[in-house]
Amino acid sequence: MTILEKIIAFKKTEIAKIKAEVSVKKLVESPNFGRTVFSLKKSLLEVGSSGIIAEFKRQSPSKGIINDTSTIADVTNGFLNANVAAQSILTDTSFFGGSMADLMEARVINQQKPILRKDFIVDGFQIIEAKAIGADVILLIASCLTAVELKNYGQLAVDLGLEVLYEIHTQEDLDKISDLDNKIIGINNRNLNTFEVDLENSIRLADQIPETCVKISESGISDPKIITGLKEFGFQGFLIGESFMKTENPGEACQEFISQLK
Ligand SMILES: O=P(O)(O)OC[C@@H](O)[C@@H](O)c1c[nH]c2ccccc12
Repeated sequence: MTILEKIIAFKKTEIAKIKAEVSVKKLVESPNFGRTVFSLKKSLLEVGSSGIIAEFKRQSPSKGIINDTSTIADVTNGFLNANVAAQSILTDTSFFGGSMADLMEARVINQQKPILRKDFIVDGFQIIEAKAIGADVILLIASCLTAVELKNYGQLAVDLGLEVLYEIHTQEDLDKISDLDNKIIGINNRNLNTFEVDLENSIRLADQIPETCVKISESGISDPKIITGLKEFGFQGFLIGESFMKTENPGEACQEFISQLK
């Protein structure tokens, strides 16, 4: 079993348990269900947008502990002060040390920029949950889902007023997404099975994505110069976690990074 298969299998069991305890009705009654969501697309395309989606990431299967001292409140305030285009928050507990409570806490502070729920979505229930905890955007990882699931979960998110970031790593992943036009596509530079990072991956696949899409490059970005290069290939969004989180003050590191962007 690859690590990704392990994560997916674990998720499915976990969700079955949660579904037995929490009703959809209860989720729909949450105050966040009525809020107006912030558009990631809009935030990335705004004139003067930094394009940076900064991620709160305590740990990962590939790196182990990245940061176990910074608080969600400090980091959220820091990222907002740095003028990020959006925040990404890992809500997976077992592999990434995050939680839904982290996202809810960030939402209370962040009343201005979109929040991406970063998790492995394998069930529609998690999309309703995302709305209930105050997320604006969900992640659908193409390699974890079938073409039909991608379509159905994408539709469910849109019906709930959420945006979708479709994550791909290969051409095969991209081919699974129907009606590509106007979608938000993230190219992950990290292979989720081997954890190998290759920034060229974004560049290789960029051409295959229609102009009408918003293109995001994800993972392994550690230098503002990389952003300049990726912009040449039409990228408008850049997802960065570790590079900020591994420092003592992720908000400050993010601010320093953004101040160096041209
Ligand atoms: O920490 P990095 O290398 O800057 O990467 C951030 C983000 O792209 C990465 O955490 C990520 C991309 N896709 C994912 C899917 C699940 C969990 C995590 C991820």
